[in-house]
Amino acid sequence: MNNAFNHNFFQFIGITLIVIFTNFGAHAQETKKDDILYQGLGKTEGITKIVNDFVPLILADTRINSFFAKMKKDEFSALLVAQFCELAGGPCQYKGKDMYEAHQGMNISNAHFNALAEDLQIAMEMNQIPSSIANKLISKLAPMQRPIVSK
Ligand code: HEM
Repeated sequence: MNNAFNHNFFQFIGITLIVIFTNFGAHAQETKKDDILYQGLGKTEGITKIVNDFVPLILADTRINSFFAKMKKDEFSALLVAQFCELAGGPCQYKGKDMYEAHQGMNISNAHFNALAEDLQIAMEMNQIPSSIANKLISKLAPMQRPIVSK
């Protein structure tokens, strides 16, 4: 009786520990996996360089630059850095407007959206970001197309 109790008890503890450690493992892996994009972009420093190339590309792009006539370059750049850093799994917090609110009433089309995404891709190429990493950031931005595009 006592032996049976001990056996069951230790079996229970054993299984509980396996469950706990398996979860820890999965979680650690998840965190590491998410962080790969942040690392691949060169952390906050690398993301800042990309944004510093991206914004002038937007301003030179006649397909979309009219939207940005009144833009405050430094504030916009800082918001983009925080947003990309957070999306990439980095230790940042984006505190700007949500994407619907930020672009409401601007009449942005899919063509405009694709033009901006193309400029970001060029900025990443300029910073020697491997295409596998670049594509991951672009795919994180893809769900924003719906709240941003209104035309
Ligand atoms: C994935 C695509 C995009 C992302 C991640 C993005 C991100 C942002 C962010 C973070 C802001 C700042 C929000 C705030 O002020 O709190 C912003 C503002 C803005 N976005 Fe976008 N945007 C995208 C697409 C576009 C497109 C396609 C256009 C137009 C062609 C556009 C035009 C603007 C303009 C004009 C502002 C206001 C800038 C200012 O006055 O400071 N955005 N966007």
